[in-house]
Amino acid sequence: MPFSLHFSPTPLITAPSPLSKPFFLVPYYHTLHAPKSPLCSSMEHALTHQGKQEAFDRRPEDSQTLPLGLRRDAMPSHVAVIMDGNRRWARLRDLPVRSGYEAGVESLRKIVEICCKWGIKVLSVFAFSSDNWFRPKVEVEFLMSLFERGMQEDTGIFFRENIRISVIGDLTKLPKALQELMVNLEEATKNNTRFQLIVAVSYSGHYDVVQACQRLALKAKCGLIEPSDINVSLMEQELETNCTEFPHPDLLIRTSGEFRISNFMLWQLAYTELFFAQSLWPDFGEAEFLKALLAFQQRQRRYGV
Ligand SMILES: CC(C)=CCC/C(C)=C/CC/C(C)=C/COP(=O)(O)OP(=O)(O)O
Repeated sequence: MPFSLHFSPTPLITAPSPLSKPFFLVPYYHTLHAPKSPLCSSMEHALTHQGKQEAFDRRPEDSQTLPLGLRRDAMPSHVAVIMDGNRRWARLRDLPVRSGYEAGVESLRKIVEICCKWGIKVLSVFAFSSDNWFRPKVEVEFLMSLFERGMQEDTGIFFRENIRISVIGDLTKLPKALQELMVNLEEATKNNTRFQLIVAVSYSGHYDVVQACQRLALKAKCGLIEPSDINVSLMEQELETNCTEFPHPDLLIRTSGEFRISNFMLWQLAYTELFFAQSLWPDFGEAEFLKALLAFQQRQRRYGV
């Protein structure tokens, strides 16, 4: 299929629409969920940014090409990644911690590019957990600035490559400018269909389940539902992964040789296949991603049946 460019200036001039979440039900649901402002000028600037485009340049037939052995009909729709080992990568090289995170962003860019190329529909990445707020202040501030920089630099690519960006987590804790950037980016890319990148920031599985329960409790209090109506489907409508057509990751990859889920998407991972890679995240590239996908395609998923 020819590589198509879907960038359109429309989102820049269209009046923003309110989010679908019924914010009137959740008083503390913050200004993020109020109607959005038009895209900020820095984003307009970023839309013309060409710097990282080369990474995405490819032959038109690439979307048809899969590495040997990888089956298109068994490709996971949704891959989730715990991008672990950035600081260790830096320390091993006597580099400052921030270089590890910067290298982690480059690795993420590579994996997004591969997902687009190989036809994976959704990639969720654990970029900052609720517990990461307890890291040294300077490190937290650096990560916040990295998210801002990364998203600004890649905005043009998201449009050109028809990529939808969604952000999940308690965004109310983020710096205001970053909140605005993320919300605007989500809104502006919400109709992009080729691929969805879900960035979990200030997120934990516990947070997600608790906020979903709070929303259901409020609905019950307002008389919109009965407590006995609450079931798996209603819960899933309130989880933050309601932003995607594929809320349950088919495959979870954790890098750096740790065998933990670390409070990521606890509900959504119920039937997910797990793959633990030895590589530190900045070293995780195409070869290891392929290994994870090939392993996934060997698995027999029975869902308890
Ligand atoms: C724009 C955007 C979405 C950027 C993502 C940047 C990125 C790679 C974030 C990961 C942050 C993080 C807390 C990783 C955990 O590994 P660690 O660094 O704590 O590793 P360690 O286990 O070696 O200490």
